[in-house]
Order: sequence, then C-alpha cells, then structure tokens
Amino acid sequence: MLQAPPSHYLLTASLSQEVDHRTIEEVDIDGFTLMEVAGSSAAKKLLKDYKHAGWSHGLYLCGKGNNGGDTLVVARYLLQHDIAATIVFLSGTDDLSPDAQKNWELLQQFDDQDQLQHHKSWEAFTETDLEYSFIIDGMLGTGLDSDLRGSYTSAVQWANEQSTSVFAMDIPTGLHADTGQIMGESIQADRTFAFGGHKQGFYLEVGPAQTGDVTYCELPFPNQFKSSSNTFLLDESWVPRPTLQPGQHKYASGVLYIIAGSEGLTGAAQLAARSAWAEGLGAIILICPRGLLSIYEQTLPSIIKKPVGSKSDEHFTRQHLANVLEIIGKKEGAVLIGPGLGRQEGTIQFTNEFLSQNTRDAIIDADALWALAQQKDGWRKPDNTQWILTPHPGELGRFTDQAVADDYNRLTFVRNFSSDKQITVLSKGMPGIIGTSSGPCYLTNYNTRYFARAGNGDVLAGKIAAYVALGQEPDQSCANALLQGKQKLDSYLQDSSDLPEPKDFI
Ligand SMILES: NC(=O)C1=CN([C@@H]2O[C@H](COP(=O)(O)OP(=O)(O)OC[C@H]3O[C@@H](n4cnc5c(N)ncnc54)[C@H](OP(=O)(O)O)[C@@H]3O)[C@@H](O)[C@H]2O)[C@@H](O)CC1
Ligand SMILES: Nc1ncnc2c1ncn2[C@@H]1O[C@H](COP(=O)(O)OP(=O)(O)O)[C@@H](O)[C@H]1O
Ligand SMILES: [K+]
Repeated sequence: MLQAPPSHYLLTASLSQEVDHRTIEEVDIDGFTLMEVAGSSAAKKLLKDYKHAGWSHGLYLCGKGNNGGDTLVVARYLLQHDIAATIVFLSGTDDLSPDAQKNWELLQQFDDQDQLQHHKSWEAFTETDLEYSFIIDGMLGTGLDSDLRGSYTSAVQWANEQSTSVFAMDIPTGLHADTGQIMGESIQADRTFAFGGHKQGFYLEVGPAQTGDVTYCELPFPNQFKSSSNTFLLDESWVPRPTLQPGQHKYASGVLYIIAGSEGLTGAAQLAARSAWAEGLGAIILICPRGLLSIYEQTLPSIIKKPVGSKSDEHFTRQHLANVLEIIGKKEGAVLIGPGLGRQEGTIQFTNEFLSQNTRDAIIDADALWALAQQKDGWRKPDNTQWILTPHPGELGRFTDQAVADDYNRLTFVRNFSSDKQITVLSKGMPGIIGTSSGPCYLTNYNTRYFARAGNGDVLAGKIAAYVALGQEPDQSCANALLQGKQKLDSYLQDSSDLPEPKDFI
C-alpha cells in the first residue's frame, strides 16, 4: 500500500478548520501561536528566496479573518528587514478576528521608522498611487464560504492586473479549497504558501493555474489530526521506486499475459507489449487471434505469442475463451486485457466472460473497459483477484449516470467506484487520479497533456501491468507507471522541443 507522508495529505476546508480547532483545543497550542508560526514561516522563506530582489515596499491585502492575521505577521517580519508596508483592510479594522486584531496592534508597535501605512477599505486605497515590490494576498483563506462579495472582487481583479509578483497566504483568495473552482474571481498567484497542509483544490480544475508554485509551511499540527484525509498528493519525492528482482528463470521474474489487438489495431498490442517488456519481465505472452500472428512474429521478437482460433480470425470471440483460459492457467502471472481489442459483439462477449472467469490479477484497459461498461452495473470482480481499471474521462463516464465533468465530481466518483467495486481505478486526465479499494485517492500534480496522444494509454497500461506482474501492489503499480512516464517526459523535454511520441515513454 502507498503510504504518503503527512506533508502530502491533502486538506479540504473543513478538515483544515478541524485540524486548527483540535490543535487549539486538544493540544493547547493557541491560535495566536499558530498564526505566528504560519506568518513567520512564510516571511522567512520570502526573505531567503528573494533576498536579491531589492524589495523596498510591500502591499498587503487583508481580510478580517485569520488569513488576514497571517498576513500581518508577514508584514511585521518584513518590516524588521526595512521593507515598508501598505496594508489594505478590505473589511475595515473594527471586526478583525481576535488573533488578527492582536497582530494588528503588534505590527503598529514595530513601526518605529514610520514605514507602515494602512487603509480601512479598498476604496480608500485606490486613491493612492505607489509602486510596490510585491503583493501579499491575505484576503480569504479556508473561511471562504461563497462567491466573492463586495470589494473583494475588485481587489482580486486589480491584483491580477499588476505586473508585480503576488504571493498567496494559505490559498489564493477565491479558489475553493475542496474543488479547485473559482468562486466568482480568484487571485492568480505566483506562489502560494500552504499552511499546515496542501489544499485538495490546488490540484483540481484550475487550482494549479491559480496557486502558482506551492510551498508547504509546516505548522505544529499533530499528524493524527490530519489522518482523516483520504486524498494525497502523488509525486516522486515519496513514492518508492520499484525494486525489480531479475529471476534466475524467465518464468520466475514475472509473467504477463497480454490479451490485445484486432485487425487494424495491432499497434496498441505492440506498444503495450514493448512497454511492459522494457521493465525487465521474465516473460510476456501475447495471446492473439491466429490471423494476426504473422504481424507479431515480425514486430515482437522477444515476446512469446500464443495464437488462438483459426487463421481467418482477426478478433477475439467466445470461441477462443476456453483456449485463452487454458493458456493463462499454465503459469502464475498477471493479465493485461484491452488495448486494440476492438468492439465487435463477439469480442465484447469474450471479454466479459473472460473477466468473470479469470482468477489472475487483471489490468483492464481501452476496449475491455468498453465491454465491461456494456454490462451497466451488473459486474463484480471475482474474489481473490485484484483488478485495475485505467479509464480516460470518456471511458470513466460510461460507468456512471452521474456527471463526472469536473474534477471534484470525478474524484468523488472514482473514490466511491473503487471502494464499491473493490478495485483500483487509474482515472487518466489532468490530474491523474488513483482510487483504491480501501478508500485513499492519489492526485498527480504535473502536466499530463503531453501524454494526450494515441498510444500513450497503451504504454501506460503496459507499464502498470509489468509492475503488477513483478509483484507490486496495484496502487503502487499505477503510481510507478505514472511517475516513470513523468520522469521520461522531463528528460525528453530537456533535449527536445518537439511533442513526445508514445515510443519516447517506453
Ligand atoms: N488559528 C487558526 O485557526 C489558524 C488559521 N490559519 C489561517 O486562517 C485562515 C482561516 O481563517 P478564518 O477561518 O478566519 O477564515 P478567513 O478565510 O480568514 O476569512 C473568514 C472571513 O471571510 C469572510 N468571507 C467568507 N467568504 C467571503 C466571501 N466570499 N467574500 C467576502 N468575505 C468572505 C467571512 O466574513 P463574514 O461572512 O463572517 O462577514 C469571514 O469572517 C486559514 O486559511 C489560514 O490562513 C492558519 O494559518 C493558522 C491557524
Ligand atoms: N505517465 C503518465 N502520467 C500521467 N498521465 C498519463 C501518463 N501516461 C498516460 N497518461 C494519460 O493517459 C492518457 C492517454 O490514454 P488514452 O486516452 O487511453 O490513450 P490511448 O489508449 O489512445 O493510448 C493521456 O491523455 C494521459 O491522461
Ligand atoms: K489568501
């Protein structure tokens, strides 16, 4: 099972509030202290990372809640470094949260050189006309409860039009912490300092474009308070690399059966087989309709081919079922089914009967997903097997009548679907989402659009299947396959500005 470190737990707004609250109530670290840790941590990172930027004057946009309070702490630290501060209180200063109020009083005491100005409304501020070295967004944090109201909208629009860098405290104002949707308007930050946890919405919908770079600032929250998070950020900083143990015998270091290909779609089978082979498997056995054997004999020399049916067969049908089950019954191994199978009626019947009788771990991709979805909800994974489904958004949508158009709904659906069906689901797209049978979901944070070319799904399925055949858990196999593709993408882009092709990810 994947085990994300606490820095990679993704928080919703309510979980953030619960963690704050429990830390204050149960471990007796008060809110003022938490605010000090949050603001000082962001301030120190800013001072360190931008020490050569020649900052002289910052603009701080503050709401009346604790997000505004964090921002006043930042202003105080930077003032200590001779960076003047203009504070704009969008909701005035009469109704600040108690900790923000304390910090406002404190900040004024640190202004011994008259470097602090403030305005008690957005309208009061727009009358002035100074140049600022940066803008800090401390208007709203996890307390956002609706589309932006009042002058918050104008302030956000104005900040987004400035050429100055914008740094968001905790979350860009207007971005929904759970869904990644924009609530009317949202700050488009250059960088976001996430206090005590990344928010789930950073990685959904437009989240990545609004947050800019995300910097995690640790707060003294006991890890167990975050443990009800069921969503995690997947990146190479923590996912264990696969440990491949080449066996003495070809059948001892992982056997993968691939059931793929049909007339006109043999390329998908070849890409999946090559991709899996590159991971060092002992043996790959490509089961194919006999009519296609000659193609694979020429293109896949390292792969063992087991043809079924007669020479005129160019797609799978039910008549092949007994033979296929017999082949995969011979040696332990995993099964990849789907790439290029086609959607003939006979193939759909073959696939569904195969899946109901197969007792091997199975990776179900492409046309096998199509076949499965034809059964509507009337399918169950046989006991004692592990299944991984790898749907792209269109394929995922066939398993549900609910809308999965936005990422939050997709995440919710993937979580419920994986747990109801007791399977692992790799929902392809941006972000990629791995859903597991026990509940946890994992989100990618990199640009997956480079993979949106025909054939990349076959390569990905081949990699996942290879890792399963080598004995990795399903969630780990999906994570490794995704991140391996990302690594290949990064190194490809270092040398080339062309669009990568599927072969570049093998
Ligand atoms: N001690 C702690 O707990 C810690 C907290 N931390 C920090 O606190 C942040 C959460 O603070 P928070 O809960 O005070 O909420 P926050 O986002 O500042 O604003 C709430 C106010 O906004 C208003 N408002 C809401 N929606 C609005 C809208 N659409 N348009 C306009 N106004 C709107 C609403 O006003 P009302 O409707 O009540 O008049 C409400 O009063 C968190 O993100 C982190 O930065 C951590 O750093 C350290 C520990
Ligand atoms: N390494 C990877 N990391 C993230 N996403 C990936 C990776 N490889 C493939 N994908 C996802 O798979 C999709 C391609 O799969 P799919 O649409 O099924 O294509 P096809 O079956 O035509 O090859 C990409 O758009 C991307 O979302
Ligand atoms: K903010």
